[in-house]
This record gives sequence, structure tokens and C-alpha cells, in this order.
Amino acid sequence: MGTVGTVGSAVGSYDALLVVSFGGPEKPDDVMPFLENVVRGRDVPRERLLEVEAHYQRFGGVSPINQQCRDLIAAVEPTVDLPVYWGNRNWHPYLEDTLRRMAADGVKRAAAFVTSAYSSYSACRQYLDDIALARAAVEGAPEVVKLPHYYDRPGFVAAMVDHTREALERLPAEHRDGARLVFTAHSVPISMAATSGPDGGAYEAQLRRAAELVVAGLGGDRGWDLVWQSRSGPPHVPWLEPDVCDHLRGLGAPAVVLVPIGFVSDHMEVVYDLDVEAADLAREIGLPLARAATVGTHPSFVAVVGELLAEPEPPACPPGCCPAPPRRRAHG
Ligand SMILES: CC1=C(CCC(=O)O)c2cc3nc(cc4[nH]c(cc5[nH]c(cc1n2)c(C)c5CCC(=O)O)c(CCC(=O)O)c4C)C(CCC(=O)O)=C3C
Ligand SMILES: [Fe+2]
Repeated sequence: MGTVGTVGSAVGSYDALLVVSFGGPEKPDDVMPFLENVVRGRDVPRERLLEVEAHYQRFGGVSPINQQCRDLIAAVEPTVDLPVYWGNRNWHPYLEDTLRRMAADGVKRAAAFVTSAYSSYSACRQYLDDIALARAAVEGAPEVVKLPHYYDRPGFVAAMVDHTREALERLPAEHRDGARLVFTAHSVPISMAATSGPDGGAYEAQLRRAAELVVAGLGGDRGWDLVWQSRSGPPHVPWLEPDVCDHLRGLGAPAVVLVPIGFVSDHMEVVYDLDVEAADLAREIGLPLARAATVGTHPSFVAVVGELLAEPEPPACPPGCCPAPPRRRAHG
């Protein structure tokens, strides 16, 4: 027992909610140590890391993600009947420290809400692995049951529909009808996309499904695409394409609404890669652009957390689901 995603037990068996997130730096000196944590054992070239460091430093070394987690927790806390804890993969508060506190508080069985709605190694399995590692380091750590993916929940979709409609309204009136919806998500290596979910291909399939639901919620008759952003890794490794900026160059529509369907809050990939990079490009090519907000603390999204907690415990991911990519050899 004691594995993540354990099957069994009845509804209402949780004695805490654990919000699990990525983590981000909150001052300039945190940035490099945070980035080193993120890419440890991964094939990310030094030049890419320095580029991303500059994105964070441009915002004073502060990632928006931690405050967004605090905001989400503040919104969720009054709606659930459980103590709420928060632990990150890559920065304080670390999962391990949080699990230690939970053990000291007598928590036995927590539900984990991960701030990522989709399958794939980076969006799902890596969080499970991190939870397992943190649990192994903590004497008497609670069991942790990861709540299921929520990209197709009506509350998630409704929040994105509202935010997309708001973005459309920010476009000049004459362009609203013709504006194309361009959904974006974090690119991943093609090999990771291919092995995501129990039968492969789940990351892209789930994103397409979520986008379809949002388009339907808006009335259904608007042209849309799903494209990728925030590519990392070395140039010789193929990642999902097209990149959002390349796509905007050849768009052939009078205006665009970018909809970051792949993210649950406006974190650095959104405020830099979309609001700086893609927005600069759009200005350069004279393309009116509005960016939809992510679900954030939209009430219908907040309600999804309570909905997941009230459901029967989800089955664990099958063992072969979203396997880890091969780890990079240590440099000599
Ligand atoms: C699928 C996916 C999500 C969505 C699911 C989810 O939300 O979890 C996501 C989220 C995030 N990614 C984030 C930050 C970073 N991701 C990196 C690198 C990578 N991401 C990958 C994938 C994903 N990443 C991959 C395959 C890599 C290559 C290295 C590796 O195989 O791990 C790097 C290294 C530098 C670089 O970008 O090259 C950074 C700094 C932040 C925090 C942002 C903030 O601070 O506000 C968040 C929420
Ligand atoms: Fe990432």
C-alpha cells in the first residue's frame, strides 16, 4: 500500500487536500537554482537555460506561479471541508517539506490536485514520481491519491469559454467575427507526446478535445487551431510543432485570440512566450491579437476541485502510462 493513485477506499476518505505545483523563483537569486532543479538530468542546452533565465529576470526574478497557487488555494479553501496544503516540484515550498508537515499534523490520506490538467510525462507522471520520492523521504508520510485529469470538466471548459469571450471583446469590433482562435499548449518532445496516456497520444488528443469543447461553448462556428509554445531541449530532438510564432506569421486571418488551453494559470510561459514574444510579433506583422486568460481562480474552475474530491477515488494510472524519457548522461 501507500502508492500514489491507490485504488480502493470509499468517497470521503481524504483528510487533506494537497495542491501540487511546479514552483517558481520569487527573487533574482532564486532563478538559477530553480532552473537547475527543473533541468537536472534533462537534456536542456546551457544557452536555452540562460535565455529562460533572462525571461525570469525581466520580471524581477519573480515567477507568477507561486502567487497563483496561493490565490487558487485561497479560493478553494472555503469551498472544501478539508485542510489544504501546498507542495511544489521545483521550488519552495517543496513537496517533501509539506509532506513532513502533513505527517506532523496527523494527515493519513490526502487527495492531490495537480496544477496541470493533462496526461504526459511532464504534466502527470513526473508529478506522481515526485510525490513518491517525497513520500519515501518522510517518515509516516500520508498516502497521496492524485485526482484525475480535468481538462474536459464542464467547469474548466466554462472558465475558458468566459475568458476567450472576454478576449474576443478586447479586439477591435470590426475584427471580432473574423478572428481565429489559436489554442496553445507547452510543446513536448514528439517521443513524449507519442507515449502519453495508456494508449499513447493522449496529451495532444486531450488538448484537442478541450479546445473543441471551448469552441462549442462559444457557439461552435469559429475557425481554430492547436499549436505549441515554449519549446525546450536541444535542436536535434523533434518537439511538437508548429510553434505559435511561426503559426501567426502564416495565419491568414484578420485577427487572433490566443487561448493558452494547456495551462491553468498565467505563469511565465504565458506572460513571456505569449504576452511578450507572440505579442511583439503580432505588432510587427500588424495582426490584432488578444490573449485569453487561463482558468486561474475562475469560480467554475475552483468548483471543479470540490467536484473531484467528492467523487469515488480514481483508479491509479497504469504502470506503463506516460513513461519517463531516457535521462541524460552526466557530463564529464
Ligand atoms: C508539458 C509541460 C508543462 C505543462 C504542465 C504543467 O503545468 O506542469 C510545463 C509547465 C511548466 N514549465 C515551467 C517551467 C519550465 N519548464 C522547462 C522545461 C520543460 N518543460 C516541459 C514540459 C512542460 N512544462 C519539458 C518537456 C521541458 C524540458 C525539460 C524537461 O524535460 O523537464 C524549463 C527549463 C527551461 C526551458 O524552458 O527550457 C522551465 C523553467 C513552469 C513554471 C513557469 C513559471 O515559473 O511561471 C511550468 C508551469
Ligand atoms: Fe516546462
